[in-house]
Amino acid sequence: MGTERIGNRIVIAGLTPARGQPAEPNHTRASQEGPPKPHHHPHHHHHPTTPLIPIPSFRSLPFFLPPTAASGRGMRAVGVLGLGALLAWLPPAHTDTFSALRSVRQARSNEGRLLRRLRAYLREESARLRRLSRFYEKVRALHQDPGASVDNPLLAFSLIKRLSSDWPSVIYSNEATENSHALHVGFQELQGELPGAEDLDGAARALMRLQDVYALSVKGMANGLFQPTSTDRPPLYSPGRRVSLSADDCFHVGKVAYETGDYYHSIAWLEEAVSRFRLSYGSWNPEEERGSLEDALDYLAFSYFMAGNISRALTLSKEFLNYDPSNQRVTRNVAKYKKLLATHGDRMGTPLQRPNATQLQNRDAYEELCQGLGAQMAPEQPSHLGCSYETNGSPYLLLQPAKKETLRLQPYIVLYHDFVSDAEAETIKGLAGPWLQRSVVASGEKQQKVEYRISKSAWLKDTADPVVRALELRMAAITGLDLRPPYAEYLQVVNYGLGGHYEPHFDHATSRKSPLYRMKSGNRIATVMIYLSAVEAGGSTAFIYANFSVPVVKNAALFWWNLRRNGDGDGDTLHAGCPVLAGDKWVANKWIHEYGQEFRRPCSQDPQD
Ligand SMILES: O=C(O)CCC(=O)C(=O)O
Ligand SMILES: [Fe+2]
Repeated sequence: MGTERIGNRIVIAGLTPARGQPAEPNHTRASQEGPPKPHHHPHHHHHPTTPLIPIPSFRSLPFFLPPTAASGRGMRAVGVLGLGALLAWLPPAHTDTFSALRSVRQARSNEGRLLRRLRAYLREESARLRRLSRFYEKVRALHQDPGASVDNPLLAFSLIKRLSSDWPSVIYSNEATENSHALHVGFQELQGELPGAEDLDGAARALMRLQDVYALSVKGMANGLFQPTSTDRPPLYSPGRRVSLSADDCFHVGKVAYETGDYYHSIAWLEEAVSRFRLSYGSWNPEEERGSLEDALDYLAFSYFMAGNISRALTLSKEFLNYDPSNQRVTRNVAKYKKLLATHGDRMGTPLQRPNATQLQNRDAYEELCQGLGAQMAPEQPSHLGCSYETNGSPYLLLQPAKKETLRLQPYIVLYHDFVSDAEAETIKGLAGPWLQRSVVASGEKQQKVEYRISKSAWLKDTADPVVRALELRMAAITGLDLRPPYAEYLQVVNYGLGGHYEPHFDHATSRKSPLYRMKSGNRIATVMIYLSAVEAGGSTAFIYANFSVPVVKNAALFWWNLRRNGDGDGDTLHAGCPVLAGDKWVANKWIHEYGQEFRRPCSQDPQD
């Protein structure tokens, strides 16, 4: 997708701005008129819910052991491996801002730098204007003073000097250009690190994801509230300071949906944009200027047309014409809509279905678990579940036994409270921070970015820092398993982004072809996942088939077996990281492999085990 900046307006190549040369509403090439056409996925015009690419019924497992696994020793390899390796070892550039809150924080501090540059510019420009004003006042005073006659040779001299020398230097001063040049240069220095168009799209999709998974009302969100649509439920999150979205913010979210043919979301957000633009119409507001009421009406009318609601498309197009009566295209659309209504009537009978962009199965169950509607950690606690202190026969745990809470027996899932200290969690986050890169998943032989996993991650070797080593020993002690390479993967540290999530997936490979087997130590027998942070709302770990969710418990470690004793994958472990509604969620994953555990977790032929 090519993008181009024209003035301060971003133009996306291929998308015709609403009042440019739009597409026609009846899918025929007969006319040049019609509202703007989504430039991607032309299939959506006909089959908005038909997937373009077949997606497996479960999510791929997180990919492991990338060539750039971060380690304190990493830099040493540079001399041997050359420039390619040097580049590979450099911390990644700041792309995919929306996919990790750490990057969002960096974006905020970059905006702080921009603010300081703008302040310097304003200071210089104000000083320049003050000097100009002084010159103006001085000359004006001379012109208004009846006593200041050019009969006086001194005044005559200064007049001649002013006109031949002072005025030209005032008029031809480069100062303004220099000041704005400095501002441009300051911006360009930062530009590589600033979020781009993909980030804006990712951020818009994040808001729609939160809207969907937490069943939030769009009007509420635009008003700064996180209110479920069923108003009998309390808000899921109450921010310390309530900020609302502008009409243009809502317009942008709506346009992102519109461009992918997602009229379910475009209608909700453009409706909000239109009602906000209507309120502010006429009152001058530089920010609202960019997406005008007309633009929003245009997009909204066409979204309704695409959704089969012709009468609403007609009403909105007529409203558009109140503001821009000479618009030929919309005039023709109105005629077409009238004709369609007269011949076919309105198709609005079928309510618009929410699209399932990632082809997520069990979506309702998943979303209910994320909303905390399902069971949260063992509801009617059976007596065999509960809390205990564990030493596991390990000298490591004798002095400080693990605080184990058994959450489920089948599948076996336990939570170790206070598994790490605050200081250890900070160290791990600090070590991984500079190495974070957009998380990928294994897809056949390749690894790829996917919409169903939004986070950044980095891999830490135990040699990176004594704290990593200490955690590995502690994990080995509580699990009783062998974590020495290659029996376990490096520690994967994950930071979720705006609406960051990981939709239901298995950690173990479900195909023998999985790249996971490249380690030659079998499948992932177990997972230890440490919560390195708290969150303000959302972000629970949901076990879909086991029908319960674990809220983020800072410093706790969650353990479960992915494989049955006979080596088969345990289908009941299907799990997900729910979208983070508010906060900065960090986890660390340790994936333990089958080999090396033969005597620690004996296998079994019994299919029931
Ligand atoms: O973040 C979570 O709660 C789950 C993460 C997860 O399942 C994974 O990274 O494999
Ligand atoms: Fe997982």
